[in-house]
Amino acid sequence: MKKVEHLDIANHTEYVVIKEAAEQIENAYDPDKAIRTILSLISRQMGLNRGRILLQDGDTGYLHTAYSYGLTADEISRSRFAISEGISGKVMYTGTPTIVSDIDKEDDYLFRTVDRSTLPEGKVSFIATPITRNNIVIGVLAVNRLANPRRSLDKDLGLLKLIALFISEILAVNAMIQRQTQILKEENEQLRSMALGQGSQYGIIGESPALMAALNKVGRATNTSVTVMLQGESGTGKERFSRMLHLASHRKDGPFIAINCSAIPEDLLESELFGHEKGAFTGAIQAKQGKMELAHHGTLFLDEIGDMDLGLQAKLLRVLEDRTITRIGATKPIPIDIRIIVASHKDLHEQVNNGAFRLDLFYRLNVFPIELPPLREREGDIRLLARHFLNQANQEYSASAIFDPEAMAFLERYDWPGNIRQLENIIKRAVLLADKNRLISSKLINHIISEERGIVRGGTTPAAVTQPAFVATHIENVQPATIPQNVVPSPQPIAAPAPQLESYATHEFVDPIPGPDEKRAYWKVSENEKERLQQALEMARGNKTRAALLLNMTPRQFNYRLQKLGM
Ligand SMILES: Nc1ncnc2c1ncn2[C@@H]1O[C@H](COP(=O)(O)OP(=O)(O)OP(=O)(O)O)[C@@H](O)[C@H]1O
Repeated sequence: MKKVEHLDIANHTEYVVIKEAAEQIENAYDPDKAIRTILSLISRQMGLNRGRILLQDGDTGYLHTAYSYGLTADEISRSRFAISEGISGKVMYTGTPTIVSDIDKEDDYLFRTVDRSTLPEGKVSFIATPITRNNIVIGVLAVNRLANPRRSLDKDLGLLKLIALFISEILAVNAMIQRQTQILKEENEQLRSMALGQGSQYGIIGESPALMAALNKVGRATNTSVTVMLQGESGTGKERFSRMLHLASHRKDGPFIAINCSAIPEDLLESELFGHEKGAFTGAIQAKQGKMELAHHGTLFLDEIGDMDLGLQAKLLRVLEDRTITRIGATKPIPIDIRIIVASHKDLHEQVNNGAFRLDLFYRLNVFPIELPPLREREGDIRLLARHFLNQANQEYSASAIFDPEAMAFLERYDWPGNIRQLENIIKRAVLLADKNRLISSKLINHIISEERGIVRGGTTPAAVTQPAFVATHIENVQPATIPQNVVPSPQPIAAPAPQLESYATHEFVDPIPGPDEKRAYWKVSENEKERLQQALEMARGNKTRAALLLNMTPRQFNYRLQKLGM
């Protein structure tokens, strides 16, 4: 059998060296480690010492030692050659491998890198071979070989040529990784700055990674008409994001129409969405365009889609499939061009499993989901948002309130079940209730949160809380004796119910009702409530769902109040 020239693969040591060196290609992401491992292998196993890889410096054009094994820092820094200078320079220039069998007898050997005195006294050889890529010499692999009578220098050169191939491969793969990483970094940076710019341009405050991820997704959806599903807890900014998506898109000059599916009674929602013809039902005295028609060339935002009844879901599915709508009482479909954005704080998967939401509609809507992070997961954003809302409230109420440092720490530690909307409300009220020194203390915030607890999960703030009369009463009761000094209250858990509520009994009474998420929730019902409910019922001609809508309540809340007031 013909033997492979120069290379004795049958030799076990050599085989192991080649195999292990080849395996280093997969460590190309860390070329220092990969190449050092190879150079150490050939040094320890084959006696090819002080291995170095010389590469050309892009700026100076000089060869320098980029990777090495067994060289001191001084030796590395001395190891610089002009192209064609010394043996290494010549190998670089000519691309021809060179063996110097005795360095003491070679004039071109410069002893620049390794001083002669640091090498053994006997015969020392030097082997240098080019490292090439696509037939271009990109560097030089060089080693010193101390006397090794059992192997020929030619055999060592053969091995080094193979090693030079592996090193060329490692350098190429690493260059590719670097290029790709750089591209990704730049793309990321660009998306980040785009997202930051876009966000603030549309009044979206924050720069946490979780918010950036959501903004990036919005950025990707803007120039398409893809149906977007915004998912997130109540108050995370779903409506604000949907407006941003509209304003950043080519539909920005068209209408943006938002409709809250849970706020409109089922029987009204259909005609609100689809419109109706004259005489389509009792009371339809004239034809009316629905919101879908009105949103033509624009965006339709369907909030709380999870509350839409199954019959309407089927109709919505048809709109998404045919891109046409048919008014109630009409037979002719009308083509529409709208982008639909839907949002729900309910888990739609769960709704599908419960049979309350159509699976086929879910698939149609879930084409491009965007998850809006809860405030507690938006690291660093609470501070930015709190300052933003403080400025806003100060302007709105011509105030100049400031946070004491503990208040900010408190805001950052609290877990904000009502998210941004809750933070905004708390700060507004804190501005109104700030003490004489304009300071908003952590105790004041704790007090406001304690009081609001139970209302937050319902997603609405009862009128009583925002009415000036309430605020005035509140100031009297809160300032400042009821708040212990020098105690920083812990934001979790908020003590409930706040004992101070009792002192408002002259104006309101407080009734506990069990809520779905917690043991007890607290609703304040003001004295003239009965009158308000009565009036709303009259206006809605006895339809309780419609009456609830008029008062911005859910039918459940409305019924509960009727019951409590014995109506
Ligand atoms: N990133 C933000 N920067 C500043 N203000 C924000 C931001 N996100 C939301 N807001 C404000 O927070 C409040 C709640 O936002 P929005 O109504 O969009 O929430 P939502 O998720 O639609 O709530 P819900 O599910 O209860 O309808 C609004 O006043 C909105 O302007």
